[in-house]
Amino acid sequence: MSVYTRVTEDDLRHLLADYSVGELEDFRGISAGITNTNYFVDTTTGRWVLTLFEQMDNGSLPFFMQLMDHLAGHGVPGAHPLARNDGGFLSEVRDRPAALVYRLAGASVTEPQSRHCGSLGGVVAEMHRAVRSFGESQRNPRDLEWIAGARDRLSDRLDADTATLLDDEIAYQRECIDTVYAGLPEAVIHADMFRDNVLFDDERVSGVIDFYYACHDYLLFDLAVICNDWAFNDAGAYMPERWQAFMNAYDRRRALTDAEHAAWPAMLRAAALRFWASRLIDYHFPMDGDVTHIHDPSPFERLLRAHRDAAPALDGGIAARS
Ligand SMILES: Nc1ncnc2c1ncn2[C@@H]1O[C@H](COP(=O)(O)OP(=O)(O)O)[C@@H](O)[C@H]1O
Ligand SMILES: N[C@@H](CCOP(=O)(O)O)C(=O)O
Repeated sequence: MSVYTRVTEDDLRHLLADYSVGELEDFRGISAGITNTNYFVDTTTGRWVLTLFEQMDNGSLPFFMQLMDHLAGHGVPGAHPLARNDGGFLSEVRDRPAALVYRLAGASVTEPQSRHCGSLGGVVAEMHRAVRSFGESQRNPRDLEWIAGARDRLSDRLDADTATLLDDEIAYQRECIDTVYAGLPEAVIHADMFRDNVLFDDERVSGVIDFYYACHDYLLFDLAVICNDWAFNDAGAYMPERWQAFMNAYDRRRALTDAEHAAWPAMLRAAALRFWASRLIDYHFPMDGDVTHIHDPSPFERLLRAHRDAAPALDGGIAARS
């Protein structure tokens, strides 16, 4: 999207009275994004992003706020929430929970170069280290059980070939949990670090945004999400130099285990499956909104099929199918 909920000047003046950010100067809806309503808000003291949470389990919101605050406190560049005058991070706008976060400089890149990927690798490794001291946790809201439920919801929308692929991959991923994924390092991960969720200023990461799928899962899953989006184009062509640059920077700060290397082809498939399933749901069951932006599911179907034939190795080469 996406602006699902229209916010007025009056709404904002009322909201800003609870923060020490001066007076409202300007605001506008942000068309990018899928899940939440976002507005850029400028005040006399700074620039902010207002997010209205549209479809979230509200019980998770304090977790996201604490995570963003924790990472910012550990020097990981990212969106972090602004505290209200009463010390809390959450407000309410138009009956939705809402948060003001610092607006980061820079812009996302659609065609990342090796230098962008290297900078990102360093930041993701720092993030994976900083979460070791983060005490909160929540399960992945888009885990395999969610995917299996999505597949059931989609039953009468899918052709037989597509349904078979989904069923087969779900079954394979179930088997992996107690086999290839056993013992992989886990912690709180971002879980949605696509190119549009990372801003760059002069080829260096200025900040990571959109922590609203953050959850406890395999660190390797974060890397697989990144590899699928950053190192493959929509036609499915692999750009190994991007991934090598990422891994060179990442591995220097957190060396990957043998088990992670072995699990990599399966994890790339898991990440492709997760976003294929959620995009299919968004495509077949779109939410209402003023400006909506739906992602095409088909690149992830292609990627999943390609990974099932031959997935790239964690260090950037091409390995035979596992
Ligand atoms: N803290 C921020 N600083 C700068 N821009 C931001 C910030 N947060 C969000 N944005 C902008 O808003 C867009 C949508 O935000 P995002 O969090 O991805 O929404 P959604 O949760 O709906 O996907 C981003 O692509 C970016 O352009
Ligand atoms: N990155 C996902 C979309 C996740 O939703 P969003 O609200 O974070 O944009 C994808 O590309 O499918």
